[in-house]
Amino acid sequence: MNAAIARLCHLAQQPSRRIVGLMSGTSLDGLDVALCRLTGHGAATQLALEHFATVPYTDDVRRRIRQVFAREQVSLEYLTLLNPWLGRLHAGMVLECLRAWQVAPVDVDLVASHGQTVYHAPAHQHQQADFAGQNATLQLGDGDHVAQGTGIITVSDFRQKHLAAGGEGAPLATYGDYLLLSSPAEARLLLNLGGIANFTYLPRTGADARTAFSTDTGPGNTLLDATIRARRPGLHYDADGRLALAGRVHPGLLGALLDHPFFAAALPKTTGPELFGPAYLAAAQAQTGTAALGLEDLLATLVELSAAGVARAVRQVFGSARAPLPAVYTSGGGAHNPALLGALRRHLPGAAFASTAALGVPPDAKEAILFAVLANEAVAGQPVALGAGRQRVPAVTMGKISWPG
Ligand SMILES: Nc1ncnc2c1ncn2[C@@H]1O[C@H](COP(=O)(O)OP(=O)(O)OP(=O)(O)O)[C@@H](O)[C@H]1O
Ligand SMILES: CC(=O)N[C@H]1[C@@H]2OC[C@@H](O2)[C@@H](O)[C@@H]1O[C@H](C)C(=O)O
Repeated sequence: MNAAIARLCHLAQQPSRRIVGLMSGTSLDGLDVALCRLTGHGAATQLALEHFATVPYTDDVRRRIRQVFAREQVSLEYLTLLNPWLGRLHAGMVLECLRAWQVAPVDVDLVASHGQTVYHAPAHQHQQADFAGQNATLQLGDGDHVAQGTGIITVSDFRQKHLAAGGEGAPLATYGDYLLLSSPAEARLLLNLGGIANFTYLPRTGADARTAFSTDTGPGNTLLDATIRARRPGLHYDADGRLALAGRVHPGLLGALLDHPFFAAALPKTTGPELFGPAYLAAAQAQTGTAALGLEDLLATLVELSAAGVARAVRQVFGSARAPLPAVYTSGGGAHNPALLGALRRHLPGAAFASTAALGVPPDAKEAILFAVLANEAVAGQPVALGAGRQRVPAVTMGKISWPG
């Protein structure tokens, strides 16, 4: 038997596994690296987060990814070269973190590598008649290069199985959120405010727990960041929402932005900066004669858009503005933005907001942890049926396995 397969069988039978979860999201701020000890699997999974760091991307890394990121037309040669390059880059970043934490790579069982999403193409979003009705998504940073570069067995490319089984390839948070954060005491909304905003609805553990599902809600920070980058070269985001807080929402522009079929579409649904990018914003500004709107007012309007997108999706689940809401736990970079949190509180009055830190999961580490959980399930678990039979929440374990040597 191949020694790596024997090692995998051994790992699968252990009471716990030490897994490095990796996530690099649409904001391109860096690689999130979470060293997790995961005990058990399935509903019995217990997390101990040993270390977490975000290794920032340099301007050069960001520039290279942006050559292809969310672009309909790119150099195929460039894309081909970027794939192994990102795998090696991520491997180097893992080794850098392990060195800083004084952890030997041989003492890590698995790397769970999400890779870098460069294009997300759910059927509702792409315009390719040849592939009408087909969902697709592409992550770069091939797992063989991560495994070879770190010397650690690597589980990667999680989204393709989800697609193959009828999903949109996202959100995958459903599975890890359900396994780690369901509670018998309360229903929960886990709201992640990344480049794209999404939430997982977790009913109380019990009879209806399997109705848990996740959905994207629209832009989180992506349009805010793109606007800052365009208008204030050198800045990556509106730190602490200072500029947005100094502006006033433009109702006409907000209305035009919200007048997109994505916001009324049935849940669950996914999206990305391919849709919510500069062209979408420019079209709404042209339509409403707001191309010259000041930066502060534009940012205030975009913050309102993100919050309204979240609120509309929440209302699709819970009904009218007066219906009681479950406790809301926030994560992702947008959870550090007081302008966005303030807008969300206004849009969801009566909801109790807290950070996922209150549940023992640091908000910036959550997504990297979730991929460690998915790798743990790929090796030691079984498919879990969630979503109450929703077509886009397939019951599958996910990830492809690469071994060094
Ligand atoms: N102090 C802060 N003030 C305002 N915004 C902030 C702050 N800190 C982080 N952010 C926002 O959070 C973003 C990074 O968020 P995060 O790392 O969650 O995104 P991501 O994981 O790349 O996105 P996705 O979840 O869509 O893949 C930044 O680009 C910025 O917009
Ligand atoms: C295709 C893709 O990479 N989607 C990301 C992105 O970032 C947030 C949102 O859009 C979500 O759908 C997803 O990531 C999380 C981790 C998920 O799959 O649950």
